[in-house]
Amino acid sequence: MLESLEVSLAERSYPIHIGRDLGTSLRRCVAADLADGRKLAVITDASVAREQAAFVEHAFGDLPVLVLPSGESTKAFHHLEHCANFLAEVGLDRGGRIFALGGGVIGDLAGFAAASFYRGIGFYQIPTTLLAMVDSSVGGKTGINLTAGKNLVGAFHQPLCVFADLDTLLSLPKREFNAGMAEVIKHGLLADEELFTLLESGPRLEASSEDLPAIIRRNCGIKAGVVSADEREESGQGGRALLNLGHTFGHAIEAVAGYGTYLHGEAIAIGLVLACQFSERLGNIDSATVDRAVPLLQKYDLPVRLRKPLPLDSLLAAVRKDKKSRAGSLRFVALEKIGKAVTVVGIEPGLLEELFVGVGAAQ
Ligand SMILES: NC(=O)c1ccc[n+]([C@@H]2O[C@H](COP(=O)([O-])OP(=O)(O)OC[C@H]3O[C@@H](n4cnc5c(N)ncnc54)[C@H](O)[C@@H]3O)[C@@H](O)[C@H]2O)c1
Ligand SMILES: O=C(O)C(=O)C[C@@H](O)[C@H](O)[C@H](O)COP(=O)(O)O
Ligand SMILES: [Zn+2]
Repeated sequence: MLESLEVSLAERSYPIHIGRDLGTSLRRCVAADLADGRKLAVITDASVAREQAAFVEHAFGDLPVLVLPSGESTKAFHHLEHCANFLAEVGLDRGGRIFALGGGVIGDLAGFAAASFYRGIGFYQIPTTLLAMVDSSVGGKTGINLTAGKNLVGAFHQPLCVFADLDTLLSLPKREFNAGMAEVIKHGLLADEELFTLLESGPRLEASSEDLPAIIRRNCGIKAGVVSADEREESGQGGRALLNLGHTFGHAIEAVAGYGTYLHGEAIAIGLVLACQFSERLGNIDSATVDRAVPLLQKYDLPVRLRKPLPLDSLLAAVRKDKKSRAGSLRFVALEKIGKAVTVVGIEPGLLEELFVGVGAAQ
């Protein structure tokens, strides 16, 4: 084990273990649960089951495994039903526990299955993408998408523990690794100027980079701190909503383009550009700051404008479904400077349209 840190949430506190060869630790965790008489099951996807077959065998032995299709379209009602039927068939009861093994899609879906099966059972997050290690496995947001918008149905349900095994990243496609870097850059922008500067000046990170464990740890620390202070995004100002920097725009792009067209991190990259431009229009940051964010995203081959035009009306309709809205007013996350974000209520008429058209939306 390289390192452990804690998400502090009173009786729901849990550790995040970051290391290599965590299969052995997981095996111990499985053995302890089985010795307690618990029924256990693994939920994963086809690419993870194929690429990490040896890890699955080593960590989970004979446990029942549900293998779902890979990709964003799996975060849907029919797959939630699929998970619930599987859990019932393999005989999990209220003491049962799920191992969510995969990226954010599996973490969010299996986490929601855990939140709802028998009105709530325990689950472990075993993130196997960079994005899941630095973001989705921590904090307890679980859920699925609707055609109308991302993550519109779900629950807050914290995992019992997170096991992030860096070795699993070695089989992750580069495009997926880079998508995870969008959330890393987001964390730098909203909470950690030094991280942002390190990313700018350092070599391009990859799965085997020596610096990667420290970067993952730093990101988990940022997320754990925000979540510990505002678990359910209830703070009127700031709080957990700040982790949504770029997401009001990015989620709209994902839904309108069709889930999976843009990877989540890719849509968020465009969303971050829009959030920076929005912040500039508010007078919070200057154009030189926007001009630092764009090349950092491009360093990881992330898109900074739409690949093909999307209809503006549909993007605006999707933005109106954003869960941060209150009393009919949209709430955005903006930058005050690199390393500090704030929430802003409302938007000047016409500005949203102008910003979307600026990244290639079709009027
Ligand atoms: N709950 C949260 O707080 C939170 C935070 C950020 C993102 N999310 C959600 O996470 C999702 C995106 O997660 P993601 O980017 O991890 O996508 P993902 O789960 O779809 O995984 C990306 C792809 O990589 C494959 N893969 C995963 N691990 C692999 C490995 N080790 N080797 C080879 N292939 C592997 C998967 O099969 C998939 O095809 C989105 O739905 C997003 O909304 C949730
Ligand atoms: O954990 C959070 O809070 C986040 O906002 C992290 C985001 O990166 C993530 O994409 C999350 O799923 C967005 O949640 P939502 O509440 O906007 O659906
Ligand atoms: Zn995100």
